[in-house]
Amino acid sequence: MANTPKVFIDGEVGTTGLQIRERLIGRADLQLISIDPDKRKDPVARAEMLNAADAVILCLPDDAAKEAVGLIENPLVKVIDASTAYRTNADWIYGFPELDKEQRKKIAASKRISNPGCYATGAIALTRPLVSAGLLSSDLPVSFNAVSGYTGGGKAMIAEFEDETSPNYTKAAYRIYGLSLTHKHVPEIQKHGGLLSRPIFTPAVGRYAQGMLVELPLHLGLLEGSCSLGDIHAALAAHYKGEAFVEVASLDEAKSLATLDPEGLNGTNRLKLFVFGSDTSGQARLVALLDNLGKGASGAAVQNLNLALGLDEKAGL
Ligand SMILES: NC(=O)C1=CN([C@@H]2O[C@H](COP(=O)(O)OP(=O)(O)OC[C@H]3O[C@@H](n4cnc5c(N)ncnc54)[C@H](OP(=O)(O)O)[C@@H]3O)[C@@H](O)[C@H]2O)C=CC1
Ligand SMILES: CC(=O)N[C@@H](CCC(=O)OP(=O)(O)O)C(=O)O
Repeated sequence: MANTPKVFIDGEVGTTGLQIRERLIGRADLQLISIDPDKRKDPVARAEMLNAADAVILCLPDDAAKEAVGLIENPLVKVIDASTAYRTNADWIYGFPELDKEQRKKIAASKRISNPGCYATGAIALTRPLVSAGLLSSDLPVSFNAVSGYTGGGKAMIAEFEDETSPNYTKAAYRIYGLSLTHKHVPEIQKHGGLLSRPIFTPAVGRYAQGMLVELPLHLGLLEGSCSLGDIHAALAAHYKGEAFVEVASLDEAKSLATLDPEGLNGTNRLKLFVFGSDTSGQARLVALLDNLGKGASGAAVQNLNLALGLDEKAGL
């Protein structure tokens, strides 16, 4: 234990931080170091922890994440940031190991890793392989629709849905948002999805805690060549072949389903992709299913931590 790497979670008692802690606690290949709870927002105490660790995971709002990065003076510290702050910053490596053949190696070699947004994980997972395979032209305008459980909005949104004394308490069963089409995940979806044209993103949140669906509807006639559902499926299946956490449902499985439950992968670091639709109608409905707090946040952060520290990528997951 004495020589195992030290890991500090800044924001350990937040929604994402707590779930990361659960995945790390009890592991023999690393040691968690924690801040005195009374000093968890004290920059001096945080700086001490941030510089004493081999790796830190930032589970903070964007401003506090930037502040934390500024407090790090030890050049050896590896940072995994769960916030939006650095996801399109060229000096940071995007923490989606399954992005392409090189990404896993880049994460393992990097000291600055930005953990993807939950919706972005699903959207990029569907898009990038199709752009790389030449089926989806990078300048084709596309739209993503999505629904998330309310834990996606952290402690504040959990209170909105669960705490009747909260000033923003809501009884809404389902609500759409991001109405100005400026959701914070759009830039990372565009950049890492390989898209030249800014995508439209239409998110929604439902009255359930956790789990999400991200959809990419496509007109087959707008894709390159005479593209079929089988071609789309083959490109996705080839891209993710051998991946432990990303699975592409067979066309037969997709055909057998009449509905899809956003809570289907809760508690896991898995991401499952589906190709629905019909060649006859010339329309496809691609869907990514994931846990917003699993592969969409805490699971992905642990996967990136494992890679960055040279540990078993699947440990704790
Ligand atoms: N929830 C999700 O599904 C996902 C979240 N993320 C990202 O992860 C990050 C954390 O989100 P989430 O866990 O949901 O948010 P929460 O609001 O649940 O947790 C954030 C935590 O950070 C603490 N905090 C705020 N400011 C400071 C500070 N200056 N110093 C130390 N601690 C501070 C908060 O303290 P206090 O308890 O006092 O409020 C809180 O405990 C965000 O950037 C979010 O965008 C990424 C992907 C998915
Ligand atoms: C339901 C809900 O509100 N979800 C959050 C996104 C959660 C996520 O991925 O987080 P970050 O990009 O903040 O890291 C939102 O739309 O702002």
